Amino acid sequence: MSLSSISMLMPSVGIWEYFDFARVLMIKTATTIDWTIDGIKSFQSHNPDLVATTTSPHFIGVAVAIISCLLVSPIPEAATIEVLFGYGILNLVYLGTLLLTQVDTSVIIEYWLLPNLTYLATCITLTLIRRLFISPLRNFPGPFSASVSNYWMAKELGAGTFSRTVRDLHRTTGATVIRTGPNEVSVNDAEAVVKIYSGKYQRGSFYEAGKLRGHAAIRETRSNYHHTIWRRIWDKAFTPGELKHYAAQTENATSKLVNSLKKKSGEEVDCTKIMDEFALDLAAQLTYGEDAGIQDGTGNKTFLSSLKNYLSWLGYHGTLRNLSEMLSYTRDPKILTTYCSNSESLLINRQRHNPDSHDITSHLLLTDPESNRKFQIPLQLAANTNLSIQMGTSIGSTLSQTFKSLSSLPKIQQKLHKELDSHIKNGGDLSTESLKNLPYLSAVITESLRLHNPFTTGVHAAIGEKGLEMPTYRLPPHTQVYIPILTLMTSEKYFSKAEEFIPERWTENEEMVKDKRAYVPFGYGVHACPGKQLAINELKVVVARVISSFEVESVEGEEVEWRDYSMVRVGEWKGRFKSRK
Ligand code: HEM
Repeated sequence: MSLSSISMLMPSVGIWEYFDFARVLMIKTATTIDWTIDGIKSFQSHNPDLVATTTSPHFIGVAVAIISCLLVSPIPEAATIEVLFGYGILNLVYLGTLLLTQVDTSVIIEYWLLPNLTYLATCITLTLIRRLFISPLRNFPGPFSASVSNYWMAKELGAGTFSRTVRDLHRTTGATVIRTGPNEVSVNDAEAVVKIYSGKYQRGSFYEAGKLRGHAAIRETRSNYHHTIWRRIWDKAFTPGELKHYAAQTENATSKLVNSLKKKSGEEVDCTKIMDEFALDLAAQLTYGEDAGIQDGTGNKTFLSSLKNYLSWLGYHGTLRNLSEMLSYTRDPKILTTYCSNSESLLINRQRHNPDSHDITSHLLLTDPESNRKFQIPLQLAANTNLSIQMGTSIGSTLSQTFKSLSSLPKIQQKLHKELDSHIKNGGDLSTESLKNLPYLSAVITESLRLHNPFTTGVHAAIGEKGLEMPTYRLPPHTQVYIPILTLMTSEKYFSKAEEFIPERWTENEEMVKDKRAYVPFGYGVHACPGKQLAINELKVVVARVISSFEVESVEGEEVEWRDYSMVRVGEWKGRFKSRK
């Protein structure tokens, strides 16, 4: 029975009389479908070769691939899992239909396997064509492999060479914008800092991999709603009153460090190890009210290495978003669980034995009065306390590199000695409060944070719906973007003799800072570091107390090797802390 004859069965009396228009429309539609089917049949009989081609496995594969690429490519950050799920379901339905027709295995291979292979090959080809020839980012310079795949960036981050490679690319090409991924650019432009990170900007997809056991900490969350609430909770941990409390703990820890260095006065020591271990113990003390026992050997020896390994792993997987999205459905890798268990055992200890400890965690346990919300789930709290450990430990690399710089710059050491000696002579002491207004010490720390910043890669953001219009370039909507901190803060465009450690640029030689907007050691905007003042206080106390007690000498070489694995990791450097007479 043809479709038009079915439509004729529609009642032509009663209520349908009042809907004559609908009836006529249905008849017309049915007739059109009828004609179309007849047309296809007639076309098939007149063009058997063409029909054979269009129903061939390869044609089906290519056609479905083109349709799916057209559907998926306009979606910014299409979720891999959803795409794979859709692909899997369609495939299963198709395979099920083939199996139901009880055809031979050879037919199944021909009509299921071949279209799939053609489909995948076509998708890959179309994606490459889009990334290379159609993407609006195609005109920005950058490594060829970076424009076709994120693997380039992951490889650089995994090797810890990313920020230096990006800096070299900006320098050799002279370009402000470099393409470092199929949809990712690095922008070395002080003017763009305000534009990219203003208001409640969208965080980059890079942070998705930073979720610990499925839970984002404040830095990793891409939800502005959560961030606003969590940031209010975090900010309460860094009020002036709280900073005074942490100052006392920092001073105690530094006195212990100075005493232990005195015992080794003049001996060759591994400075990086000393500073890293000190920083981790202090971070644990401030976060959990108890140090991690790394310096005195009572704590877990693997803690520091597990943190470093985790951060390298994170850099690699953060870039391969699709991979990390899929990994989140599997068991947590050992590298992650080892780090988490080390940090979380301190959290558990704190909750069991010292729940009233006055530390950063005590604030993270509180409810935000405005929203009446708090870190609900233990794993959410743990993700945030783990972040506090990571961020706190970051001062280790800055300290280590600063002492390395000072060891080869005796004049700067002498100037510091002079300022500190006269400060003490005039009744000052080496407490956080008393060190606040020493201009040369402040300049040394400011310069250290420029040249030896622990976060060299840059903060990842996603450009909004309207794109970003700058005088000399335009970034299209949804581009993943970051300001490369190392490149920016060591750019001759913004700082004279940018690679040199010159604290005077922050005192009498102000002209050596050409554009202050390029100085962003603590980030910019709503996600900027809430621990900034704490970090500066820590750095000042440690540098002042160590330099006031010792002359720092390097045993060998000018340069100390460092790598950036989400956070800078400094290679071993041997030095001497010689007690001053
Ligand atoms: C030299 C030391 C430090 C430097 C250079 C530094 C730098 C930064 C930077 C650049 C960011 C922004 C990251 C981003 O947007 O992705 C940040 C965020 C953050 N920092 Fe620090 N930081 C330091 C020390 C600390 C310390 C000691 C703490 C306290 C435990 C801390 C807590 C945080 C937190 C919680 C965030 C996330 C803020 C948010 O997403 O709203 N930082 N830090």
